[in-house]
Amino acid sequence: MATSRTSWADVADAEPAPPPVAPTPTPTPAAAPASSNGPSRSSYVPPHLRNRPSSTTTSAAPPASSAPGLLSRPGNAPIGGGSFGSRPRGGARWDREPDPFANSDPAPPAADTPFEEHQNTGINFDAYEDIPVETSGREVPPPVATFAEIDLGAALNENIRRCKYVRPTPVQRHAIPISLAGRDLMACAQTGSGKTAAFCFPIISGIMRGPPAGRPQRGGMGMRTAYPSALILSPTRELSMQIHEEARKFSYQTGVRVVVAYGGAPITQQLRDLERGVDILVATPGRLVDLLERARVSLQSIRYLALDEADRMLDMGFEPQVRRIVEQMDMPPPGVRQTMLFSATFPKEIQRMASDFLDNYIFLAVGRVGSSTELIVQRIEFVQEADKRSHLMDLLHAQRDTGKLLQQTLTLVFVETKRGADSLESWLCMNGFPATSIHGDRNQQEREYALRSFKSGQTPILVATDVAARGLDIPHVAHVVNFDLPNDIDDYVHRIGRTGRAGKSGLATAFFNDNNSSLAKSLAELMQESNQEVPAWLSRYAARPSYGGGGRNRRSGGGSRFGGRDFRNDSSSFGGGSGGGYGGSSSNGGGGYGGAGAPSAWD
Ligand SMILES: Nc1ncnc2c1ncn2[C@@H]1O[C@H](COP(=O)(O)OP(=O)(O)OP(=O)(O)O)[C@@H](O)[C@H]1O
Repeated sequence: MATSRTSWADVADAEPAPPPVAPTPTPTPAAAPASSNGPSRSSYVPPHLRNRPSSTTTSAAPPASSAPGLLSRPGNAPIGGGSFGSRPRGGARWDREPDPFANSDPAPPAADTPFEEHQNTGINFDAYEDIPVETSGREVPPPVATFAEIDLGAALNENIRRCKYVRPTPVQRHAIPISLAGRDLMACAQTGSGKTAAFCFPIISGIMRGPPAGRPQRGGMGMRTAYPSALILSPTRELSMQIHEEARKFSYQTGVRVVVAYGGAPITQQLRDLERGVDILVATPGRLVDLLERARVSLQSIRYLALDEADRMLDMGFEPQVRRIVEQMDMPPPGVRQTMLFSATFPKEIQRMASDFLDNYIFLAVGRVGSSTELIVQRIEFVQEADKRSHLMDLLHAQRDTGKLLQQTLTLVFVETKRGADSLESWLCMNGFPATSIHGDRNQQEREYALRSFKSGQTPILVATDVAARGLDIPHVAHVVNFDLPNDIDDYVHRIGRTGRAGKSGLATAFFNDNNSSLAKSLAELMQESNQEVPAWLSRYAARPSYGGGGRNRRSGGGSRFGGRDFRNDSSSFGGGSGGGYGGSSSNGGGGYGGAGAPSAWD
């Protein structure tokens, strides 16, 4: 794969004299542009005006994609069109844009410098180089090898450099050109492989070059309605917050404004943020429905819809809410808006459902659908229920003895129930291991505090239900312990994916006993696929005919292990009706997500 120009930074250095930019060390808020005649706090300036310099140099800038009309299909511009990438920076920017480099969070020092936090030097990204990639669909745009091959725009390129992203990860190489070409996409790539940027970059770039978003308008009772151009939905509050933080970094000084709305937090601040204008709205479904019902958000200007953790968003827990948002409100239909679905797992049954939201889409699989990365060493230990605590204690003592339970090496312990999380947290603390917990019965403040305390290393052990299983990108998680295994192999894949991210290695230990026997077969298969050593006793469990086919085991009923990734290529998928794509239709029987009442945890 190596070429003479593998690094974005190399190429960037060779680019013809870019306009001067703020030095990489973050400008202080005071140094950020603050032209005295800039927009006032409440006046919304759409991106195309915010970025426009006072001179006429970019008057020809909007390329082919900028067809008139809000609902024109976005992103038909050729890759590397040139005009946009050289758009001069400066001019009327979003003057009051908070600086994502600066510390606005009273969190511990580790969280202070968002761009420094992840040293994404790309050192270990070679680990992803050999992953097989499969695409299907009509006229798939070719992948790129470097960021320089894609015309994302100068300001976004600058932010990519600030993030220290040297070159695109495999999913980014394929997904970004597909999305920039205006195509709908269903993308499946391993945990920690950079999917967030893969959907954020094309959205930000498209908004920068596209028609302006609607200005918030006064509706009934003098209230303003916001008209975002892009909607990113995710299943948990914490994940929405994280996507918002990432998107803010990527869109810094692009003129694109990102707002987040999630449940459990006061709505008033979120309403104020929306009133100031929004291009990209990141939201959890529950809070978004609330905003739509209050007519504080309209989806009629949506040009981009992204579902992160798309399979989770379309399983039984969320599907009705998501369908309501996407199909029953005022969002433009497929074919008019552009839709991107991303996850590390994509059961065929969910793919089939998801296809309702898509038009002429491309299916992209980086690695086997639902596989876990080889960067994670997986260990399965046979531990009876009654022995789990003492076994965990042994593990933690061993880690402590080898210096691996320090501030910078965090351990995430997954349990099945909220009560179980509370009780294990107390027990660990009583036994001298600083721990905290996150689950759906804790209020939002407590959840955020727990996460901050864990991230900072103040409490290097976090006990969690599945509310923390998906998407969270916490640096330095060295060990994931499945104290209680989930019922669903896909949940296992997401949980262990909290370690071994961005090319770094990680360790995942699971406690297995007879209660988990229905998972044996898929667990053994998954481990084999990711070149892990499968204990002989687990293989014996997996071989028992009564184990492995039941429960919520998506793999076992799903046909060939290596084929049929895109359900459209699976002849049986067009017969309709069976619904048996993965051994039982229920993907959310309740237990896997922290028990009954899960919506409070998820929305
Ligand atoms: N091109 C890149 N170069 C270096 N680091 C990158 C690049 N793209 C993303 N990253 C980093 O990789 C980490 C994982 O990215 P991200 O959270 O988007 O993964 P993901 O695929 O969405 O994972 P999950 O499936 O768990 O949600 C992040 O810390 C991100 O900053």
